[in-house]
Amino acid sequence: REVVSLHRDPDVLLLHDVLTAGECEELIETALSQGLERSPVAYAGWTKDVAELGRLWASGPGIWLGLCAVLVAFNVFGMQDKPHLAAVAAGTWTATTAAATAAAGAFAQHRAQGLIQLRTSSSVALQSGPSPPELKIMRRLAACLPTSTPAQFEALTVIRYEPGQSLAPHFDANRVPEEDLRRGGQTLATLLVYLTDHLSGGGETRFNRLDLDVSPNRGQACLFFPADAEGTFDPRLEHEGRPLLGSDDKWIARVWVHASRVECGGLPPATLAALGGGS
Ligand SMILES: O=C(O)CCC(=O)C(=O)O
Ligand SMILES: [Fe+2]
Repeated sequence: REVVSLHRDPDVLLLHDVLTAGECEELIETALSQGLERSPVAYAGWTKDVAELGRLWASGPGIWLGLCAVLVAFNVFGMQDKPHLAAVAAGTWTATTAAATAAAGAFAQHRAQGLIQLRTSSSVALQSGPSPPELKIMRRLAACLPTSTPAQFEALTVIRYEPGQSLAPHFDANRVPEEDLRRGGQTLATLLVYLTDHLSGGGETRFNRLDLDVSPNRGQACLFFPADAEGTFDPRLEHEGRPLLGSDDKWIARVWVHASRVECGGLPPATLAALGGGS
């Protein structure tokens, strides 16, 4: 069971004979029977962003604008009556805070929409199993990563690209290692198992900054390390799934390995148990 180095420093590895053609088919069938959905793109922060921008406005510019409105009412329009002036201040504060919150919301929506366009594939995280191909992948990955345990693995995600679909250049790791703690924190390793081959054009996994195109055969896998063992983000591992040009679909199965136990979205308990505890 051969491991080939495709790139040194940073390491990008090609693993031979991870799955047989039949096992690749089996995973595709399992994914189809569970049902695939438009692939998500993480942008967890958006509701928080909106609330924060609203609060920021309410405590800073909103108050100043309220005071300005009072000055204008008093000096320009000669308004003397205190309750009226208070109403002008409060009204200005409320209206501009609402407008700022709405603008922030629209911006966040826009940003989320933009992110969704980055990944046009469909996918499913396998929760049934464990099926033999799933266990085979996890065992092979565990053997490659002696310092990690399966509790740090995310569930196997099967991804389908149809003609024209792609994944824009991105990083699997977070710039800030503390992000995404429920998902086990920093992404230390990515395994991509290729379930189809002889693609009729496009569909390579491209590492732009390494000038490396990877397009393995069915049953092979690519392993790389988006952050180092200390969790430091490695910008050299930017990569993308090139647009699929031909008429065949591209199918891959992905496992992300995190710095700590994955609380949310990890391997199903039965899979962990089958792998031997998952401590
Ligand atoms: O489709 C590919 O070749 C790359 C997939 C990938 O980078 C990802 O799912 O994070
Ligand atoms: Fe990726």
